[in-house]
Amino acid sequence: MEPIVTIKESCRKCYRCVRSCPVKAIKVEQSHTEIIFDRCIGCGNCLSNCPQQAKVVADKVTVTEELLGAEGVVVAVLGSSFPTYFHNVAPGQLVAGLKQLGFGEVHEGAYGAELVAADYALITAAGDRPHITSHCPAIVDLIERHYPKLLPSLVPVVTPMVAMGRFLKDALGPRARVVYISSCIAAKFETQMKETRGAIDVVLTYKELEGVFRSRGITLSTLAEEPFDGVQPGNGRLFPLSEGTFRAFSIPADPFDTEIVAACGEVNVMGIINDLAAGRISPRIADLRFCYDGCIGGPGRNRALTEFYRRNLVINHYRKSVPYRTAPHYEGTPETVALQRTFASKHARLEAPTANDVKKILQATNKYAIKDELNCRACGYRTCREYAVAVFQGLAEIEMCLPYTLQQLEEDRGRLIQKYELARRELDREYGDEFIVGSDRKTLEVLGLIKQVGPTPTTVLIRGESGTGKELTARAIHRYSKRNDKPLVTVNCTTITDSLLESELFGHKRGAFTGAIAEKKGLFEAADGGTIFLDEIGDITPKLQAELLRVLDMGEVRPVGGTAAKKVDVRLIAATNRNLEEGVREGWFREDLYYRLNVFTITMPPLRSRVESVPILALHFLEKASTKLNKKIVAIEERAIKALVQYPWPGNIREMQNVIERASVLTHDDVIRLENLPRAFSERHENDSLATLDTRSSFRAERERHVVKLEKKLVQRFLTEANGNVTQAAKLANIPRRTFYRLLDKYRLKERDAKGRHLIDEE
Ligand SMILES: Nc1ncnc2c1ncn2[C@@H]1O[C@H](COP(=O)(O)OP(=O)(O)OP(=O)(O)O)[C@@H](O)[C@H]1O
Repeated sequence: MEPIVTIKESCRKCYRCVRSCPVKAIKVEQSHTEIIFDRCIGCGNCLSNCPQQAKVVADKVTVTEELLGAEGVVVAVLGSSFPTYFHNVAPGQLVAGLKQLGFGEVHEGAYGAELVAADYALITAAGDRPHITSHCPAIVDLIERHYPKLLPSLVPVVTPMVAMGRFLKDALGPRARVVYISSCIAAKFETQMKETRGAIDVVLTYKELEGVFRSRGITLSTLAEEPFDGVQPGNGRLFPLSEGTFRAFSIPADPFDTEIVAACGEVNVMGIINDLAAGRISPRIADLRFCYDGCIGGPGRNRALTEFYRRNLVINHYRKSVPYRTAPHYEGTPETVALQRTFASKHARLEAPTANDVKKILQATNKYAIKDELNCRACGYRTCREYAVAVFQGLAEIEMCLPYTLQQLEEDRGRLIQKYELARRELDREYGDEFIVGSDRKTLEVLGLIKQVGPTPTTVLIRGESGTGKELTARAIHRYSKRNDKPLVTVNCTTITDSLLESELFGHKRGAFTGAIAEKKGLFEAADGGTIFLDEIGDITPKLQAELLRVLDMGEVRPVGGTAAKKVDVRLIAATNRNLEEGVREGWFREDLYYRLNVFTITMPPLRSRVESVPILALHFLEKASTKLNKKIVAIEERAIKALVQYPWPGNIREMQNVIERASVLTHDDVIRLENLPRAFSERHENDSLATLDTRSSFRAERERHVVKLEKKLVQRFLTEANGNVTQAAKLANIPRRTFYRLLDKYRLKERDAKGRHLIDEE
């Protein structure tokens, strides 16, 4: 099993792992990101940087527990940075804890640095240069997988960890098991390498060990100290510090010596590796560690402590002498340990794209010119070109480009709104009968103008408040025109962005702007021979106003990004509810376009100024709603009609259409009643009833008038509900049948009348 696993369900594709990976070893899949282990150097960046903790170390605790439960000795080796993690307890208490877990011996890994020291000193003193240290497994992986050219420069000696493993197995026999505990993730990868396999059986992180103590209920601080086993290290304890190599390996190093280069941390290391690969530098020794701060900064470090503090903890431990119990077989110089190591190229080369491949991918994400390459790094790659290469190599996907995806979303949104608008209008038309209803003088005047201007080619400007019927009028003009066998194209100028509107109207050439992948015809061309209706024309930008003026003057359109103009024969009808004269005065509407549009103006009167038509319009919409809802509604109660007439209709006819449809949904019988209208209507009606009180008449007389009116209505209501059956109606009213007959007589109501509509309409 690979040392790092991805929990697919937790990955949210934030691309942080992609951004943090120094060698592009992360592949973006449909639902998650995946590590490409052939390219991975085990630096652990993806682990430390994943906000969802979707990348985690593979479980090695279970196998450790199994080893501890089996026969034979299991040795724990504490990496040389252990004082920086378990800093709250004495080293001897940590040893005691490990022994309680079942480890037979506990050693300090720092001794491994001393084991390899002599070979390092010897080899790096030799003439061949440069010598690149191989004590950091991430550096070894980096060179083997990505810079094979530098393989001959790697010092052919194993890491201190592997040296320690081999030393222990030499001393205790091959059946002994060695568990190495450190903050290093690359070490986990190292144990699986062919060249080093067998030396160490399991690598645990300090955190994993901490978890084992917790699960076993072991509190280190309460334990009595126990001595370490093996050999007490000296300078090896300084190995985990940056530049600690020189002290640990006894290599003299002067900070001003240009023959020696030492670097820790991804950025510094990558810079030096690139310099070495390019042959720009050739020092005698390049001492490199991939983690910042050296081995005390490994991915599994104690993040609560600063580097300075961690460094001091290591130095304090180096200065102190801790209890040791050294068995005789560890005494003397271990000469037999095999410390040589070979390296092999594991270079996993990915197919390189051609310049044309890169260009195509860049264009697919709207990058046509250098200026379009933002290099914003949102995708995780340093440059748009690097990202394009990754797309080609199957590591990245197109949607990872954030500016492109946002633009796509915005455009899709605009298109959807436009489509929705068109569909809504289609629906209106489906359930509407295109006829302009109204018997008032103003509506009749509008009808007259439509009939006059319809058959001419004249541009028409329709003005009026929202919902007064501007679009309906435009459609009527087209119907009366000689072009009525050709299309009427409707465009709402406010639903899409200005740039998109320009290309929608006039079309565009391929590559005219970012996103113009193919040539597209505009709506003016689509309306050729017919009519174009530009709704909300008062909202278009001055640039578009100028272009529109050109179309009106020259009768030709010029696609965005194109130079050649195309002749079109389109009649323009425009509509607005904005004050264009004010626009001209204030400068937001071109005067020349204003005059060009204002040739023939039809002003739609607001509904409140044509109240005579309210009842007929209400009945018209009632019929439409009945058909749409498949309900048989035959009338509107008089009280409701009165309320409709008195209402000021700020949303004009569209509002009325909605009010009637809503009431049709609410009513339970075949009549729309005042109660079915929105509250504002019934409140207005009540106020008006009070207003009709005759204050000059006596209280008694006025009360009698209203009581009589109400009584009659109630009798009518019960009779209707009982379908004209008096016995039933009396039961509903909870009064004797005889009394009900008396009331029928009083109000001159007849049994049979109860079934007729006029009974309800009667006041
Ligand atoms: N006189 C009328 N007779 C019948 N239906 C009408 C009349 N006037 C408007 N309508 C209906 O009212 C609704 C709104 O009309 P329309 O869309 O034409 O108004 P508009 O002024 O263009 O609105 P907006 O300014 O909000 O775009 C439509 O369903 C239309 O069919």
